[in-house]
Formats: sequence, C-alpha cells, structure tokens
Amino acid sequence: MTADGIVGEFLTLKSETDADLLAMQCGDFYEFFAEDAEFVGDELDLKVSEKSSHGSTYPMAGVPVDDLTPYLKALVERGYRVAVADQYETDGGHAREITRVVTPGTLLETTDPSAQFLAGVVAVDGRYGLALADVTTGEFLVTTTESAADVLAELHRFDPVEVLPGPTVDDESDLLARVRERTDAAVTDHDEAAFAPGRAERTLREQFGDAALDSVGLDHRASVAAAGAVLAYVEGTGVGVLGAMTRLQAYDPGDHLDLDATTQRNLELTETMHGGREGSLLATVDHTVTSAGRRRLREWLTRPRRDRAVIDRRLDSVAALSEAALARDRVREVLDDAYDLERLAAKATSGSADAADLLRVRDTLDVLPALASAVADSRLAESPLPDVVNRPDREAAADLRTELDEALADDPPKTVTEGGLFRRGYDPELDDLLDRYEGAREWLDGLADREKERTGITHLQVDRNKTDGYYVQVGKSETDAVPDEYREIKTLKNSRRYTTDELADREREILRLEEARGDLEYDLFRELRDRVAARAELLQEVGRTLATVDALASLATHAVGQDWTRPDVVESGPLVVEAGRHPVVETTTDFVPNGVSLHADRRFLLVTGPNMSGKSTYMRQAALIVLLAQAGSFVPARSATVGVVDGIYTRVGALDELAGGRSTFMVEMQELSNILHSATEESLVVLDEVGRGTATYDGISIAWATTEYVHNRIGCKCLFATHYHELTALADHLPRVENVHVAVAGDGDDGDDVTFLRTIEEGPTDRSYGVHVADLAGVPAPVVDRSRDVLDRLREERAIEARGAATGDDGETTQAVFDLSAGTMRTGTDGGTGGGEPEASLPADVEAVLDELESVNVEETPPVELLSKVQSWQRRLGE
Ligand SMILES: Nc1ncnc2c1ncn2[C@@H]1O[C@H](COP(=O)(O)OP(=O)(O)OP(=O)(O)O)[C@@H](O)[C@H]1O
Repeated sequence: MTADGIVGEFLTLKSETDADLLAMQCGDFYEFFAEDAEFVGDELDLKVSEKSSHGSTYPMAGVPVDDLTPYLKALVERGYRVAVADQYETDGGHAREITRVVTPGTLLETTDPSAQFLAGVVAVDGRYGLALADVTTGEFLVTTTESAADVLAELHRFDPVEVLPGPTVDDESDLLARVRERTDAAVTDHDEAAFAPGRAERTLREQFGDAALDSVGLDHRASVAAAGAVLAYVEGTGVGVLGAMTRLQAYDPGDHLDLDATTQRNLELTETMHGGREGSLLATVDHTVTSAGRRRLREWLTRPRRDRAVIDRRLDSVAALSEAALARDRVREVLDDAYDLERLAAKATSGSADAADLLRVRDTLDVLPALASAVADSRLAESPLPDVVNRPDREAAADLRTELDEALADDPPKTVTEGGLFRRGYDPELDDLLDRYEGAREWLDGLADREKERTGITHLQVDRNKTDGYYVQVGKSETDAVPDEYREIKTLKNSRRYTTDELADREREILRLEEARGDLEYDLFRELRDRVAARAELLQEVGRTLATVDALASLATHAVGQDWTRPDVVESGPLVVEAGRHPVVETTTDFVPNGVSLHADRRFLLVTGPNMSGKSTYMRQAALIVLLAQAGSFVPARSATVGVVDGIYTRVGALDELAGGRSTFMVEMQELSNILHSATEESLVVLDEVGRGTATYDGISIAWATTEYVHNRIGCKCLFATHYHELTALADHLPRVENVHVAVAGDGDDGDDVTFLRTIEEGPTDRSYGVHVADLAGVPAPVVDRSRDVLDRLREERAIEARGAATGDDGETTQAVFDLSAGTMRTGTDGGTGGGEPEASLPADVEAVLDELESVNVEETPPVELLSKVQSWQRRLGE
C-alpha cells in the first residue's frame, strides 16, 4: 500500500532512517503515524486516533511541540532510538527533514545524574579498542585492551547506556551476548565504514586537530578506530554536542586495579547481586551533595588506582577533611550551591542552554572562590586541597562569571525569543529599543487618565488582548460622549471597544519594538551562549574540581561517621588488618570485627567454618578494605596496612548464574579459569567454595589442585573458603598456606544450640553444622532428625545406607550402602559387591581400607585424589 499526503511523507522519512521510531513535526505537534503510533500509544499511554489520508486511515498519536522532550526521554531510556523530523518554512509553504536521531548514548536531555557513556568497541589486529564518550559531560576516554574479557570488565566499570560494536566484534558473538546479558546497554549497529582505522583517524583529526591527537598518543589502530567511530556516530545523530568533546584522553587500564566483571558484581560495588542500588558499597559510602560528585565517587570505587602517589594524595585530603570538622561542613555547604557544570557546558555547546542555565553557570562559578576560601582553613591549607581548587584558571572563571552577571536579568523567562533576558546597560542598541518601548508604554499607561479628563467619561479603560490588540473600552451608559475620532471595533454587553489612529500607530510601534527586542535579545543571547560554549573546557575543569572536592568530602564524612581509619598503603606485599569490618554489613548489623594477616610467609588462608557463620562476609571484607584503600578512602578497621595489589579476583557462590544456557558448574569453572589465567603475584584472589558445584570427589580434587597452583605458581594473596575439611590438611604441606576458621559455640548435635561467634581464629574447623542450619531454615523435623541420624552414622562408620520404600516386615529396607571412604556403592542388605565382604578376622574398618587399597587403579586415579585417599586411609587406620 502506498500512502500519499502527510502519512506518505512520514513513511518516506521513516524509510530514510534506521531509527526505531520517527516523531514528525506537524505544526504545533510532533506526530507518530502508522505502526509507530500504535507502538508509542502502548509504551507511553498516548491516545491513538485515526487519521484519514487519501482514502485510507492510519493510526496517529501526537504530543505538543513543547512536550516532546519527556516523551523522547521515556522512549530512549527504554532503549529505543527516535528520529525527529522538524518542519521549516519554505517559499511556497513548508517542508520537513530529519534533524536528529536521539539514542540512549546521545540523549542530552537526560535527567539521570549518572554518567551516560556511549561505548564503541572494535577488534583490530588481535587487540580491542574501546572508546567511551559521555555526551552529557564531554568526557571522552579511549583505551586498548588485550582480550574480550578485559573489554567486558571495562564496560562493567563504565556501565554504558549504549554500545556500538564494530564489524569485527559482531563476530565475537560471545562478547556481545555477554554485553547484552550483563549490562542494560542498548546495542546499536553502526555504519561499518566508520570503524575503518583510516576514516576514523580523519574524523578524530578534524575534531581535535593534529597536534592534540598526536599528543594523546593513541597507541594502537584499534583505539583510533573505536574513538573515530564513536565521534562519527555522535555527529551523525545531530545532537550538536561535538563542541563539548573538548579532549580525548587515552588511558591505560593498567593504571587501575584489575576488577573483572564478575568481581565487580560479587563485591556489590554499585549494585547488589539482586540488582538494586541500595545496599551497594557506593550507596553506603555516598554522602556527596552534587551529582557530579557522585559520578566522581562512583568512578573512584569502580576504578581504584595502583599508583601509590595518587592514592596517598587522596588519602591526605580525606585525612585533612576528616580532622577539620568545621571546615568540612563549610566545604559541603558551599558545594551544595553548585549545579552540574560539565552538563551545563554540554548544553551550552549543543545550543540547548536557556538563560536560567547560564545563570546556573554564573552561580556555580561563584562557588569556586567560596571553596577556595573554605580550603584556606589552617587545617586544610597543608593538604593537597588548595592545589585541587586552584587547578582551574580562577581568573578566567571570575571573568566569565562577571560577564554573565552583567548580562543576564535576575529572573529571565524560560523562552529565549521573547526578550526580558538582559539587564539594562548590557547592549546600547537594546537599551535604545527599551527606551523607546518604555516611552510608548508610558504613553499608553497614561492614556486612560488623559482621555477621561479630555472627554469627561468616567468608565474608560485602556487594555489589550490577542484578537482586538490595544483598545479603549467605554461603559455603555457613556458611549454617547465618545469623541468623533473613536472608531468602534466591538460591542460587548455592557461596554464598547474603540480604537483611534494614534492608538493604532502606537500599537504598531509597540509590536515592532517588541519584535525587534525579541530578535535582538535572541541574537545577543546566542552570542553570549556561544561565548560560554567557547569556554566549555574551563567549565568542565571547574566542574571536575568541584566534583573531586565533593567526593573527597564525602569519603571524609563517611570515615568520621563510621569511625574508619586511614590505611597505610605500601608498595606491595602485606595485607594486615586489625579489627576490620565489612563496610556495608557493619551499617546494618552489630558487627564483630576481625583481623586479617597476610604477608610473605603467609599468603593463603583456608577459611573453614559452619554455613552462615560469616566466611563470605570475612573474605569480602578483606577485598573491600583493599579496594577502598586503593580508591583513596579510609577503611573500616582499627588499623590497616595495605600492600597495593594489581587486581582483585573473586569467585563466589552462584546466585543467578544460569543465564546463557551455561550450567552453574560450567560458569564456576570458567570464572576459575579466568582467575587462574589473570592473577599475578601482586593480586588478591578470593575463592568461595570453589568446586562445590560438582560431585564431592571431583570438587575436592579441583579445590585441592587449585590451592596448589595458586600457592606454588601464582603466589598471590588468597582467601579460600571451603566446606571440604579434607583441604585443611594442605596447610601441613604447603608452607604459605594457613588455616583459619570462624568460631562457634555449641556443636549443634541433638538439637544443641549453636552460637555463631563471628570471630576468626587460627586453625581448621572440622564440622560444618549444615544440619543445624537446615533446622534453622525450617526444614521439616523428620528430615532434620533423620539427617542427624545419618550424620551420626557417617561419623561413626564413614558409610551410610540409603533407605528405600517399605517392602519387609520392619517397614524399611536397606537398598544400597554408600561407602563414603571408598566412594562406591554396595548394593543389597548384605553389604554386597563393591567393597567386598569383610572378613571376620579383621575389624570392618581396616578391612574396608584394605579393600579400597586393593581396588584403586593407580594409573587412572588423579594424583590429588590418590593423595586424599591415602590421607583418608591413614586417618581411618589411626582411628
Ligand atoms: N563479623 C560479623 N559480625 C556480624 N555479623 C556477621 C559477621 N560476619 C557475617 N555476619 C552475618 O552472618 C550471616 C552469614 O554470613 P556469610 O554469608 O558470610 O556466611 P558463610 O559462612 O559464608 O555462609 P555459607 O557457608 O552458607 O555460604 C550474614 O547475614 C552476615 O551479615
């Protein structure tokens, strides 16, 4: 079906764009037609009506021109890309064209204060280029990484809203699948040609100039390709923010702590495992007063540093702010008045800033000198804070502030085309227009009184409305007295309206002056806005400064509130924490502090203890203390010496890992594999019950071999929680492995009370108290009782029979015996095959050991399993 008329035009424009939806301006409305109308009708609850066009009818839904933004936002934030076609005047009428495409990564109007990264990823010559642009602030970062896993880790840190995969990445379906699975980002196919390194480089040179680009030192064609493609995409969407992309920053992921995607999730840095923000580390420590400060704090927590000098500088500032309570309050009070300058700069460059926005720029520039005087406090003066505050060009900032102050009226209107924006004295031509306008207004204001006196009419007033323009209104009883030159224009119930030649002249003059004033002010406003836009870099610099101080003050506020301590950050090696706490759990629980001690002779702690006793919490707490220290924060502990690590890797219990069709155990092993490949001697590794997801003996073997590998080959700091008590024997064989356990009072047997003491003590534990936890969890009493029974028998015999359906007189029958020690089944009530019939002459236990020894196939049994068997035999014979 072809369509003519307005719907035809809509469909033609729609076919020209690859956007998901098109909003087309029709006079005072933006309209969606056909399928798009039905779609937005559903998504946004818009009323859908029928539009007849050349004999056919089409669904139609519209929003008033001035209300488009919130609707666009709603659609884009749900991941749709919306093209906007604007209407413009032509000689013979009007025409329409697509002026911009709004996408998640280029939505300038967002009200979400967090960073809105648009990411480009491309693989060139075996390496990955990654570019991250936030058009709302002008931040633009580029890097090169070695592997798809590194790309995923970086994407996780930045949490982009839109990802543009380059042509070669499209093939890496696993990477894209994981991006889709693990992030909320919209994935957009972008013109392949834009990723070609040659073209991408030209795009970059045009934007930043040769010198700037060369000085950034993009070290690989992959990063050039990614950055160029992102820039071309931003340009193509027509949102006009290229001007805000003032500097390209290449970064080396090696400057930051390596945190793979899984670890970022496991440590619940910005959201919890369940997806909420509440309860995350960020939400817990965030006391910032500005949205830019919050973005900065998030950046620090997701990208902690490795460079001690950087870390110490932050710590110096946090320490100073912690000690100087009054100055800290003053700093936060001053910052409270700041608006988001980085965002305002982007609004100015894109031409969407209004007069109120420029006033916000003025007011925020005012914050800088106030902040400078706040950090001049004697206790802060010695810290790095004055340097931070003096980094932007304070004089240029003050000049811009004065310029804005002298230009803009205090309470300007929202529209920028109708005048009223500027102060008197700003522009002589405008002043002249205003003088004349005011003269005309004065004449009008006095007209009623003058006419009353001249004509003797008492009920006479001068007014104005849209249809009649200016008029003189006279009450009906006195209309006989109106002078001859009054021309009647309207009769109302109790009065008549007149005009005169002079009034009509004055009216024309006023309208002309109003229009001239509107035009002139609009021009002046655009010039002023352009001058602000030209100083985008200055504004971004000031914005970043305010954000940094806000983040530092936030860290200090939390440190004081929770009694955190300054960590002693040392080059590498030890992690010694006295009375440490979990930074999040301590805010909601009566937390029992615990220490950690890892150093050259003690690198690996095997953590045992009952379920629910606090093993995971303890290990996460250690990881978070290291992470916080390297973010430049104080830490929850009485004292802490933190050797800088190059990465934190965790493998913790599976929650929702069944995604992507991979089994829980497969995911566990992939994560383990990634850790064993990535961790170095300088890393911190946290393993929570690795091997749990498979058969016991496989699990023990894997855990055993992993411990050996980490200890012997990687040599990193490691905390490993396990329920396999067999592993604790490793501490006797591997010199740097030590056992610790979570202490418990009571043994849980026969319904005994078990009290979790939450304290970590040296040495292994040999009980898991799982049955007790089952009882606590409300598992039915017969099951709990039977479990206790089974457990007792296991402890005594290390073998247990399985019970089946009733067949015999006793109501129960023993079908098979699982001999834990042998790992084999003996079928039948007679003790059956497998383990063999015990001889009467030897105790049954000894007999069982001998049988096993005989049946072991030395060639085919993995060494680890053999070792564990031998230990088990030794132990059993010892008993
Ligand atoms: N030091 C502590 N002080 C107070 N409460 C704690 C402490 N450590 C842990 N907890 C609380 O104990 C509960 C269990 O902790 P956690 O999940 O760490 O146990 P777990 O030993 O790892 O359990 P499982 O072996 O079943 O995985 C949590 O609710 C946690 O908040």
